Amino acid sequence: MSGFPSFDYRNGRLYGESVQLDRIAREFGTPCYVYSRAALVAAYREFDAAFGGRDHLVCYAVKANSNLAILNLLARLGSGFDIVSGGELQRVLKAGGDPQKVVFSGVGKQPDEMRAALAAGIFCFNVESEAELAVLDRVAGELNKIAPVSLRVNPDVDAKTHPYISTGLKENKFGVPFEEAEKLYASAREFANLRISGLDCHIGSQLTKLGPFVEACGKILGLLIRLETLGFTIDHLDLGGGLGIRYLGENPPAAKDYVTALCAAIGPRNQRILIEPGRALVGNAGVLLTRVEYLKHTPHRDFAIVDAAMNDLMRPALYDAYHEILPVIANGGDEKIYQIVGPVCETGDFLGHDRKLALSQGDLLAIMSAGAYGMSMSSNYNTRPRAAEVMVDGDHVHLIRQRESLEQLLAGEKMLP
Ligand SMILES: Cc1ncc(COP(=O)(O)O)c(C=O)c1O
Ligand SMILES: N[C@@H](CCCC[NH3+])C(=O)O
Repeated sequence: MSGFPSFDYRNGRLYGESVQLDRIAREFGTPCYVYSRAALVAAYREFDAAFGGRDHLVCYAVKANSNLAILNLLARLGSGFDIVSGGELQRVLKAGGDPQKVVFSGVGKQPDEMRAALAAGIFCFNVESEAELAVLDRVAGELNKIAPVSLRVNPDVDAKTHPYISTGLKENKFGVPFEEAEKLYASAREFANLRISGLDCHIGSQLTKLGPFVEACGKILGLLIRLETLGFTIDHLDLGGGLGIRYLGENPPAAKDYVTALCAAIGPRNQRILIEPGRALVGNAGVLLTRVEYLKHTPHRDFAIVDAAMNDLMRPALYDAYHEILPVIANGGDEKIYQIVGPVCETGDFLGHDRKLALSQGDLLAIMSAGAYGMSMSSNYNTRPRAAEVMVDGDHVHLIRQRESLEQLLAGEKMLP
């Protein structure tokens, strides 16, 4: 298991921080995302240090949590960034990220997004199809630039994760087919405005075993050797992200063991190694605070209706994902098996099923391991304003995103004249 626990259950505080979550809920209201600076820094350092003297770049996968304060914190630690849109590029630049440490992934990059990335001077485009090579070449030519490219190959490795977040199987939309990689590198070489720079793969998310990573690295290494034999110069290997965290009973490898295993599988090569962790950097650095609005007892079930919902944290509804739910302030209700549900009008709007808790109205709960793919996947469904986000830093609590107002939410919509 990773060396950075998410939460000190006994004291109602976040990892390494001294501010009570109860105080945060009173000051900023609920629902509210709370992150720990200490946990974020510890997680980044664990990945970074694990490389020892080996040339490497940790490119945080922005999609996991794109709050500017988090990006800025990571940029200050020296992190690079894995982006998947022009919007994420803007965020990284605004947060002070170094464009020379940015890789751009994604199957559907648009010409405008390519232009912005070329203008910023990013490190590499992780190209995912032959058609994308042609568009990138054209856009780069128009700007009189040479685009650095890696091909993201799909190694057809079973990541043994939820099917919605497996990306390295041949039936997935991601990457170019492994057996076509050499042919596509040869096509890439023919484009005047592209420069082959690296080789990339990413097999999926929330992987809790090393086996699939090592298998993918073996395939990538074999391909690298064949490409070098064919005369291609590959400066870096991007091995993607995907290291899982503990939500329930999982026992994922520590960042250090994961990095050590990747490096061992690649062996002593000259290429710089890139990784793109998202969840493992921020997942256990954040919780979602929510208050019990109502308890509702029916002959069949006991419901705790809380003020957070699937629009705030959609992982349970989307993947049937488990997040631990712990009382922060409990006022001593009877213990029951509760369905923890939100106010949204969907039966799928649940945050946890069958949780044994002693609850009463007004209790404060923390939904654990919510730092990754929580706020970044939130929506305004049911016209619910997005939650606030705060970062705890020792004795201080910084509001890093205000709770959205209804005015902000409705701005931009227009009625017909
Ligand atoms: C290309 C790419 N890189 C990195 C990541 C980050 O994954 P994770 O948050 O599982 O580390 C993802 C998401 O799966 C991704 O699609
Ligand atoms: N959104 C997913 C992870 C997707 C990874 C992105 N490729 C989750 O919450 O688990």
